[in-house]
Amino acid sequence: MSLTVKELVEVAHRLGAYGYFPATSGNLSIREPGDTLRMRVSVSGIDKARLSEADLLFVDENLMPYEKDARKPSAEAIVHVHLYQQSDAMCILHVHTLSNNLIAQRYEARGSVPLFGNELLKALGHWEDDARIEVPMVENYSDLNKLATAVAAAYNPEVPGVIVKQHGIYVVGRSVAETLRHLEAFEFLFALALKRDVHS
Ligand SMILES: CSCCC(=O)C(=O)COP(=O)(O)O
Ligand SMILES: [Zn+2]
Repeated sequence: MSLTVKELVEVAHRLGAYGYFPATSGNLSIREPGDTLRMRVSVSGIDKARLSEADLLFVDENLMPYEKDARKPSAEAIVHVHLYQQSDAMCILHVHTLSNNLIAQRYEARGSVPLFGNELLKALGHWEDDARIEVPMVENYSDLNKLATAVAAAYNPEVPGVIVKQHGIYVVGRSVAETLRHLEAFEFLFALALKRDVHS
């Protein structure tokens, strides 16, 4: 097993232990190095908390398998393709959590989620004093091509994630470890903002 694939499998187990993959939701991928867009993406419909290396299918940008497998790649693999085309990401993690759903609801009218006033903004690449970012949000289109286009269009290179309302978040990074750091920071900051709102 390559180091990166092993890392991705370990991350899946860690996120599963956090309860971030309820009811078989969520998906994960890594991009293969090189100019051609090829990725390893999770099989659709399985419990990602129990992901194994064999559950990471080899697909190209047209979602065609380049290693034979009868199983289907994630229904949302097209979102991964569009995000890879729009960014310098090498890994994408998608999770449905209580915090990312509640914060999306809280800021639905605003159309983005403001994050500010906490040290963990540094884990998202924002080291400036008084750092403040807006996490973009898109509608939860059932047409997955439309969803993929909307997520890629909303992506801001300064903010490594895009929220899908009533659904979850896509998080990107240039390595598995960086993507995990981004995801953990987002989820911490969402939980903090929700509690801060309740008590303010
Ligand atoms: C049962 S969750 C609904 C589909 C979804 O949003 C998701 O993240 C999982 O889809 P996949 O095809 O990757 O299993
Ligand atoms: Zn999903």
